[in-house]
Amino acid sequence: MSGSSASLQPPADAVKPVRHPDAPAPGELLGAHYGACFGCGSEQPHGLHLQARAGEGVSITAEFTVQPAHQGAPGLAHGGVLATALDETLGSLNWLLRTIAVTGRLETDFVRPVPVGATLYLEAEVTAVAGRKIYSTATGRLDGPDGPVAVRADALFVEVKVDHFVEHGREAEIKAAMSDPDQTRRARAFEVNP
Ligand SMILES: CCCCCCCCCC(=O)SCCNC(=O)CCNC(=O)[C@H](O)C(C)(C)COP(=O)(O)OP(=O)(O)OC[C@H]1O[C@@H](n2cnc3c(N)ncnc32)[C@H](O)[C@@H]1OP(=O)(O)O
Repeated sequence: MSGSSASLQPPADAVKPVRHPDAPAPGELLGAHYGACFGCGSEQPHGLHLQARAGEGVSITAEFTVQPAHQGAPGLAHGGVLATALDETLGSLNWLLRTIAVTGRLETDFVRPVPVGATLYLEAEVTAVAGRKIYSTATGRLDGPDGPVAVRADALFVEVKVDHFVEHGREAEIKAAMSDPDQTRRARAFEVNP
């Protein structure tokens, strides 16, 4: 069964997403937006270490290999971890728009069990934008980019200002991220679409 809820259907005045002129070229690895991110950061020993690449238009591909630390049932990935992989891939799309946005809603279909050791091949695209609302969709496949669908998701991201993180985040982590020597990571966290 699938079909997302009404709040994930773009309104009539929604427009097509526009890839930012400075978006990374198709095929380029995005790298982590934050070293301590559970989805993509290299500093999280049990994180997903998800690797995302820019695609054509406003699309992303990503890979995530399920580790023993990601189990729910014996030998199988935890559903929340799979949702994280989808969320992280969808969140990466915003870098192609050069918009800072956070997940407002994420609806996930779990179609097939995903074993430990399996690599999930994810693809995601922005389908529409309406004001601050960014509509997107993602799938995760097994056995290769054209393999059977194991998970899929529809999402609504909401554009926020950098103040969102300053107001709600912890000061120490905010300061560390703001002084990250990696200019691209700093920009991904704190630059808005001009
Ligand atoms: C910097 C790089 C970051 C990359 C991160 C990648 C990691 C993956 C992404 C994440 O996991 S982000 C972390 C998880 N998400 C959050 O912590 C967000 C927590 N929620 C909030 O902070 C606020 O609820 C939110 C910013 C999403 C919205 O609050 P606002 O006060 O800014 O907006 P508002 O409530 O006025 O809603 C704006 C529009 O979005 C709609 N909306 C908001 N939340 C919604 C929702 N949950 N479902 C449906 N629609 C929603 C809302 O109806 C409205 O539509 P209209 O403009 O048509 O009236």
